[in-house]
Amino acid sequence: MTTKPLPLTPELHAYLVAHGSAPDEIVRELTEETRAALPAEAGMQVAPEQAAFLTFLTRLLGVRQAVEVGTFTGLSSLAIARGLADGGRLTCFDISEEYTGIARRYWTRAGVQDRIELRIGPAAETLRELPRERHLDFAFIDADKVGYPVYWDELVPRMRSGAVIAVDNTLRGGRVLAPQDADDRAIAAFNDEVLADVRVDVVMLSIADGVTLARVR
Ligand SMILES: C[S@@+](CC[C@H](N)C(=O)[O-])C[C@H]1O[C@@H](n2cnc3c(N)ncnc32)[C@H](O)[C@@H]1O
Repeated sequence: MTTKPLPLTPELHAYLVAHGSAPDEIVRELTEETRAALPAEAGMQVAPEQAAFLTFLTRLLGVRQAVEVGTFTGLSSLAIARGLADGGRLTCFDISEEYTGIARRYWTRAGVQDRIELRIGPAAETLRELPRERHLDFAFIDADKVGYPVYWDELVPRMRSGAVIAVDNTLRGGRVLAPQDADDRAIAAFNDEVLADVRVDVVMLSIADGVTLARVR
């Protein structure tokens, strides 16, 4: 049994990325446009290999009802929408018309716009408008970090048994070990809360900036 962690050097990361399915032209152009139009914010976008993982996971789970909290220019939502089962739907939550204006264009280009509904507003409020029954198969949380506990509390009771919640940035560049700002502290506390939540089984993956997968019991 190997218990020694593998250091992910830049070379090994490049190898890993090169040996997964390559991003298509739409993903490449969305990434390039985001970097050009929003250089200061582009780092918020999920990594291309993470997008591929989201499509893989969504397809594997046969997701029909999905939610995303934190859409930005649309890479993760595009990835989730591409993995949905026939007739599947994704509801996206964000506060920015500007960022999601770019997302809408790429959804249309990829032909997934009919599967996606976008709701603009603070997600702590807009998530409450979702039906209160257990109807969701998949959720992806990637908005403001201090809001994660609220989004978690709104989503868990709405997930079907066996559904999965994926949460982004749960390693915070390694700073969960020694938090340096309010966002780091919020994620460190959130990770502890998730671990103690008896409604879910949890694994943390070291993809990109850390992705937690929680399977709802
Ligand atoms: C890290 S980015 C999301 C990146 C996206 N998942 C992607 O792959 O491109 C965070 C997003 O959360 C949104 N956001 C921030 N605070 C929010 C809030 N209170 N409610 C809803 N969305 C919020 C921001 O507008 C931003 O688009």
